[in-house]
Amino acid sequence: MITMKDIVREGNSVLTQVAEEVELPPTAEEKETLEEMLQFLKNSQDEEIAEKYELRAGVGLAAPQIGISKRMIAVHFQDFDENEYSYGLFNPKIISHSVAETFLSGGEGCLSVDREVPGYVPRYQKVTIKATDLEGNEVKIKLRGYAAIVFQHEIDHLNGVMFYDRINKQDPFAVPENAKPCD
Ligand SMILES: O=CN(O)C[C@@H](CC1CCCC1)C(=O)N1NCCC[C@H]1C(=O)Nc1ccccn1
Ligand code: NI
Repeated sequence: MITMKDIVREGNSVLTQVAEEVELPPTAEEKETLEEMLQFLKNSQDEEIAEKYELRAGVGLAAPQIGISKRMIAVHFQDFDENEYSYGLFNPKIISHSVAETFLSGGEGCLSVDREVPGYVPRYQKVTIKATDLEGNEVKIKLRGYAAIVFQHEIDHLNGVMFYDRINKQDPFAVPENAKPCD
């Protein structure tokens, strides 16, 4: 079972490397790891389990965050319109995106970053993702708003990009001209 001690913290170079594509079909071990990542998110959002194992609630997790430099992500959350997203994905790729940007008005955090980093994190408002899911199916997922933000945060981890890399250095709360908050 994945717990917080398995989560790699900033300063570890695995978080700034570009992760390797997973050769398909995935090995049993890769499938097992991705299932464990998804289970961690579910556990972290279960009050009793989270308290018992001192888990920080998370809505997404990328394999580099558990020290595995492979292109695997898991997401488990409901967006503001109560759409549910629960995926384990291999080799996720943004195949198209809006010009318009969005951001979370409260900024972002990261389970691998044990500090607050204030500022808006501009991201595409809409993205279409192509990936292979845990059952081995190729999926194409259209996302907007909060869901788009979560998936982009995770895919950034696969490219060694941390959320604070995207915060405007001169003015962390500058709003890009074609951006509006998603919440
Ligand atoms: O790469 C993946 N990560 O670093 C885990 C992050 C991913 C999200 C950050 C912004 C978009 C995706 C994460 O989930 N968090 N960031 C730090 C602490 C809070 C936590 C969070 O937002 N929790 C949450 C939110 C709503 C409902 C339940 N829990
Ligand atoms: Ni993160």
